[in-house]
Amino acid sequence: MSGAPLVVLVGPMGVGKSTVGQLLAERLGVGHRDTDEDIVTAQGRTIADIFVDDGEPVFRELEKDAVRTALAEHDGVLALGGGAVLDADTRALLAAQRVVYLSMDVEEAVRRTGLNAARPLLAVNPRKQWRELMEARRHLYEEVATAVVATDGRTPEEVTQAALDALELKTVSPGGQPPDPRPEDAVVHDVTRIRIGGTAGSDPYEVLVGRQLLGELGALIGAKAKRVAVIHPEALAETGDALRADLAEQGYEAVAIQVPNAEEAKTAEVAAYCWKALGQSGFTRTDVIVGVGGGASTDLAGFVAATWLRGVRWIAVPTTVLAMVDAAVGGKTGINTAEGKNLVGSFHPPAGVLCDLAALDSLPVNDYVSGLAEVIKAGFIADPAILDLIESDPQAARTPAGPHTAELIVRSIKVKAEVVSSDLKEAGLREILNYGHTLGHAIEKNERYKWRHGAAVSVGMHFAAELGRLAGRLDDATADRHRSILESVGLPLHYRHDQWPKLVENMKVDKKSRGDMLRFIVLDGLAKPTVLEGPDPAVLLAAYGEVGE
Ligand SMILES: NC(=O)c1ccc[n+]([C@@H]2O[C@H](COP(=O)([O-])OP(=O)(O)OC[C@H]3O[C@@H](n4cnc5c(N)ncnc54)[C@H](O)[C@@H]3O)[C@@H](O)[C@H]2O)c1
Ligand SMILES: O=C(O)C(=O)C[C@@H](O)[C@H](O)[C@H](O)COP(=O)(O)O
Repeated sequence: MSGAPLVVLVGPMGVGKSTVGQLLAERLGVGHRDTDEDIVTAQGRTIADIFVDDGEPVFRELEKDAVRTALAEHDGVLALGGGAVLDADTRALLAAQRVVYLSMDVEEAVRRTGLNAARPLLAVNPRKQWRELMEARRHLYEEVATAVVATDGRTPEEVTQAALDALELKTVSPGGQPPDPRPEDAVVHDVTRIRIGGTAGSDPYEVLVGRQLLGELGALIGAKAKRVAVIHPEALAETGDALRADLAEQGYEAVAIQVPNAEEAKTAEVAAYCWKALGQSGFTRTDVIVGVGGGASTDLAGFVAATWLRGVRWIAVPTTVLAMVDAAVGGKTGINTAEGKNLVGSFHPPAGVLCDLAALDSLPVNDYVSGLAEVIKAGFIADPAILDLIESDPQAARTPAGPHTAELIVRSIKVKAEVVSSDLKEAGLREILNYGHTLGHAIEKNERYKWRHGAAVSVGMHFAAELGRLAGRLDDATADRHRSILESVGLPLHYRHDQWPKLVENMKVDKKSRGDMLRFIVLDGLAKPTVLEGPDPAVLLAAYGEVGE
């Protein structure tokens, strides 16, 4: 391709240039290009590595060349790195271009990117550095911009539409012609794509959120696979079989492996049953597992994929809120043992995740609400806008028909994506995703896994909030907000007081424990997760005093 890009996107890191760029390209029927990706491909190193190895000036030179080349070669949508506008020559190159500056306010910027230690400029004291960066760069973005589009509180689709409106660009079909008139009953389905990984030694993959996504499965499975195993729970027998039939029509040798519903699937016996089915179907290293269902099914399917032949590709098709926002995303796979929750497992990221929102229509309300616990967790640890959306209408948040369903799911996935992209194997930062889980998992074990995961995590977050308050970390208002929001959607806050000694025993095998020391994720304030190590047993008991009934 040659000629000037149709649109150039600039703006701070984390503002969503790649996601909006992809969406804009789709809407305009043109290609998408990203100069950061060009640099990484040409150099064979991550941007973080270039910063560390060669320093920022060398990176800026590489970036200037990449921008010049892309402007000359590319005629679609072009996204530039966050600091590209710092270079005067690069700004001059942009003078004749149609440039959209995607803006966000400082608090939003801190919230979205402060977590990601992999971003080279923000590795130390992200909040302070963000403020300084934003102040220093805003006028440079404005200098090159043809249009400024604010992203705060908007979905990527809304930002895309605002950019099209601002530039008065008409969407066209891929052939360059205006789209054919649509039949009146045709429905346009927006798809949000969230990229994960690629910075911590794992292959990058995408989480797609939208409707009618199963058409994407064939492309994800790819041509190298001969066989596909669809692992699904009993509750989704029809879906599992329909998928198998569809894949067989596409030419794959497809088998459906039905497993028990919920936690009963997360056992060594069920994993062994799956291994047997794979063995009997002659499943090889180029073949692919598709895990369909709630988090229990995707945890099991991912674990089977991680262990079969020491690792085969797998694709997650989550069908519960909880699996979409959490379990199917991020590569933690595993099963339970008699001693505790998720004690055997592996980090084995999927090749892709398809979150088809239509699946949620058949989900029983209690399972739907259980998933909201992990959504609320994402709100407390990183994205308070999630809490605002739920609080604006808690009853609506309890159903897939609520006005914010897609946004809540997308925002929660983005929180997880940011974290696992920089710390896949839970060397540090990833522990924040365990907020509420130390006690939550202990309750699940105590209840022999008859409690829903989200319900147990809800009680666990209430406990973590009280612990944070008693440890002098968390302000009263934020601690109280835990109770009100969890209660407002129908999640439990309390558990049996007399079970405390057993819960303490169960918590000792939590994966965050070190030796005999219990460790908890607590909040230093809203969206400020931190680790509390070895709290005084008396403080723990006092916190449980607020939770026990
Ligand atoms: N790997 C991770 O990072 C991670 C993160 C969070 C939770 N988890 C795990 O996820 C599990 C909980 O997942 P969950 O809340 O999705 O529960 P689940 O998988 O137990 O599903 C709940 C129930 O709904 C059924 N179901 C699933 N989709 C349905 C649909 N669309 N319509 C009707 N029924 C449907 C299931 O068969 C099951 O009976 C726990 O085991 C938890 O440990 C893992
Ligand atoms: O992805 C993570 O990391 C999490 O901790 C997410 C949790 O919500 C999830 O329940 C996870 O399965 C817990 O992992 P574990 O390591 O505590 O078993």
